[in-house]
Amino acid sequence: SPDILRRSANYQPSIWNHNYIESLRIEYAGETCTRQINVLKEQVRMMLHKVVNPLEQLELIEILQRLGLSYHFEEEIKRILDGVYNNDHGGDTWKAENLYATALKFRLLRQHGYSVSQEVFNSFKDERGSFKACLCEDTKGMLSLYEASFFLIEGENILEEARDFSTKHLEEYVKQNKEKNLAAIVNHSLELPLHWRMLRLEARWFIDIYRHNQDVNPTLLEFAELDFNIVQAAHQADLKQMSTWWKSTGLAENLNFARDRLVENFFWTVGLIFQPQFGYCRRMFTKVFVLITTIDDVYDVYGTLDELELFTDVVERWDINAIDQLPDYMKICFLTLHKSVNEMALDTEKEQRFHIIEYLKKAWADLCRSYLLEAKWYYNKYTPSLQEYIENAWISISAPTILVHTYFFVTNPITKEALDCLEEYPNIIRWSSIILRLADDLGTSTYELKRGDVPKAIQCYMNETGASEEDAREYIKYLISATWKKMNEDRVASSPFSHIFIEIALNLARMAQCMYQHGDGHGVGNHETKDRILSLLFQPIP
Ligand SMILES: CC1(C)[C@@H]2CC[C@@]1(C)[C@@H](OP(=O)([O-])OP(=O)([O-])[O-])C2
Ligand SMILES: [Mg+2]
Ligand SMILES: [Mg+2]
Ligand SMILES: [Mg+2]
Ligand SMILES: [Mg+2]
Ligand SMILES: [Mg+2]
Repeated sequence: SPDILRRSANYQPSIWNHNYIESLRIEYAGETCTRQINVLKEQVRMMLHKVVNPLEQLELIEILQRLGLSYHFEEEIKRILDGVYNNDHGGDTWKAENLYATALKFRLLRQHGYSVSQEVFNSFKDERGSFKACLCEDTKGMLSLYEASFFLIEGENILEEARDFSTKHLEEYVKQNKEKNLAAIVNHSLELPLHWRMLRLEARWFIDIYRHNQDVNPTLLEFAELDFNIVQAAHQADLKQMSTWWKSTGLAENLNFARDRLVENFFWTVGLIFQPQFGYCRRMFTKVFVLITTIDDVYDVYGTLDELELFTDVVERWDINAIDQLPDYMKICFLTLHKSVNEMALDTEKEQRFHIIEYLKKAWADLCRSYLLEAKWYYNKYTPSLQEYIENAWISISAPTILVHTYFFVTNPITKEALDCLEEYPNIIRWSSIILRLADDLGTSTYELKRGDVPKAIQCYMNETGASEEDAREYIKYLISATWKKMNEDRVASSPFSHIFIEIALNLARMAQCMYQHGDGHGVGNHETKDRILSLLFQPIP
């Protein structure tokens, strides 16, 4: 109805052309590539079998991880780390090593779920209990300590000190800028620690660093470059399919107030799971992400409160016979959602004879209810306390919806135990959601508030405490850091969920910090996101 004044986010059209995507020639696929990569893979497997010195073993694992190759060698890596862990049970060899080696070992063991105490760093403290000042000359050791410190859990004050101590001295080092290359590597880590980084982006960046390494191993470099291109080719195949699907839905033109961000949404899915064999998962994720993006804009930008009440009711009922009351734009939106989600349920039905629609529609109903509450707060000009805001906003950021779908995309057999846990959203989902929400608010709230949206974490904190925006942003960053400690604890705790499910929950938090590292990388689409997408999805390594 024309008389309603509707907000507009003035989102620009997609910068990616569907025909360009459809015409993409996928080079790195087929027989020749497979043969080449298998030769290289076996050569590296031999390297893993032959290396005996514990530090060299750890350094090889570290290089493979940073080059994005470790997913080929999970067993070999586990065998080596079992050995390192069991040999050290006496704990005496920790003392002999330098800071670099101790921190590397600590980090890799913790990363892979072994329990190692923060006390191993006590041998680097002086009689007053502070880290020895002389350590700050050892930049490699400082960097290793810095990266290790991000595996801390709540209450580990030695690791807290380690993070502060190493950060201070590494920032000093960058300022002095003595050695260009190392300064660039240190600065990269200071921007975002390894533990928080989007895996594929990190691999692409490190391959270029490694190429200029003085003791580069040519086999590893060749393997890393070829494997990166083969993985990229698998992603391109997924992207082509989803671009064709997205065009067929007609949502972009029929709801042209909403973000048309198929490629950016696909980029999110690559951040969640990159391994080539998870193409189905990426393709289904893409549908979930574009539907969330569109429906989020229905609630945040375009819908009147009456319309939003109606839409929420229809999603809760999940009944296509209930849509007559909806305005046309909502009919198209709901029918697309209904069709897509029912098809996902049908896939699981066929594959596992398991009926999951109840779980999927509950995830969407929870999401829409949380959207509706925000819309009511907006229309009633209500600013909640930060706590009250987050209690709803960890749902409205859509992470629980994404992770409930994830469980069904990557799990066979589905278990009752996991389903019961899933219904009340386990901690791992909560921490990932809070990180995504807070990172999103840091990145998107400036634009959202300009066009009109519910007060976000920063504004709620400012309103509650009278803090400045700058201090509020610092506090939100502190909350992200604090939530990572909980994530670090729950990611290794026993759970009814598979390793890959936990990894995806972790990657969702990482992807959030990557996407919003330079402001709103998703909606507004800054050049960093464009450059990252070009290098990850469109440009093979020459
Ligand atoms: C993928 C997403 C994380 C999800 C859909 C698009 C997003 C980038 C974000 O969009 P945004 O409008 O910033 O969410 P919110 O602030 O309205 O909850 C919510
Ligand atoms: Mg549009
Ligand atoms: Mg929004
Ligand atoms: Mg929203
Ligand atoms: Mg936002
Ligand atoms: Mg080359």
